[in-house]
Amino acid sequence: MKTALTIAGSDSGGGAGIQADLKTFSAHGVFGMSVITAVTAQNTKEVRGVQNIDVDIIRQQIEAIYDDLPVNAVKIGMLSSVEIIDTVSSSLKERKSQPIVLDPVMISKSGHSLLLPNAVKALIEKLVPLADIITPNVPEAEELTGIKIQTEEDMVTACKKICELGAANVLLKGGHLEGEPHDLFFNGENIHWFKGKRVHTKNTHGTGCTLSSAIAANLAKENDLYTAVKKAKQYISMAITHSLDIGKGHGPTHHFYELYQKAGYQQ
Ligand SMILES: Nc1ncnc2c1ncn2[C@@H]1O[C@H](COP(=O)(O)OP(=O)(O)OP(=O)(O)O)[C@@H](O)[C@H]1O
Ligand SMILES: Cc1ncc(CO)c(N)n1
Repeated sequence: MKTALTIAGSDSGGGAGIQADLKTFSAHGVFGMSVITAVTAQNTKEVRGVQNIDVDIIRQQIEAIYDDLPVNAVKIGMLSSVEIIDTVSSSLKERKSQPIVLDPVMISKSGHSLLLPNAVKALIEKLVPLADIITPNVPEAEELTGIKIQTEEDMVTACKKICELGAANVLLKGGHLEGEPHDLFFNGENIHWFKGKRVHTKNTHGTGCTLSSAIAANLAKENDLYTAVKKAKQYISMAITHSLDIGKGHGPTHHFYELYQKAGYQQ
């Protein structure tokens, strides 16, 4: 069985973060492992509190996994401070052989900051060069590049700038723009639009986490990057189509394996 590791924050509400990642791995038939970087007190409406995990125990979690278990792909999510970014970057650098998907989590759907403002520079310098692909949403790409993104042309300009920052590949998610949710993939040379159809729902908590962990799961299963992204886009479209109307805020995406099999999702 293939394996994937998520290095991310815990969402007590179960819709985003580590919880969404592990559910996504399972739905893909991939064995999931986790390094928890922060615990959030969170539900579908709000983030009430954040406790960062001590960097020593973050390093120990990474070492405990790599000293014993195979890791076929890594997904990185919420890393909120410069110290945590440094720790994850240096630990992974010693071990890197498998593909890394970097979701540069900055703000929750409910509007809570999940990355300290002074940590953006560390993220660019220490994590972007390690990653095989980075998956910002529109506000995150604006923060990384300083470019205001309002149109698909702006998305192309921002993607090119993110590659200039050292990213090998970029998937810029268009979900935050008006109209259909088209995502832009740029490999440093060519652009490709992964087109979506907007599902009119408020239940989109954890969509970014789900998409990036679906890419990691598909990479773990030895798909090439383009195919992994294509399948992940198919997966997130389905996970949003069947998202759950639970909680009073943004409900979570849906991850049940049987549902995807019925819908014909090709793993
Ligand atoms: N309403 C929608 N219908 C269909 N696809 C959507 C919708 N909203 C977002 N998407 C798609 O879902 C994926 C995740 O994009 P999104 O921009 O929502 O991520 P995000 O903002 O990082 O999510 P979060 O921070 O809540 O985890 C992208 O492929 C995007 O195009
Ligand atoms: C722990 C965590 N990671 C990521 C997100 C992004 O939505 C979130 N809301 N919570």
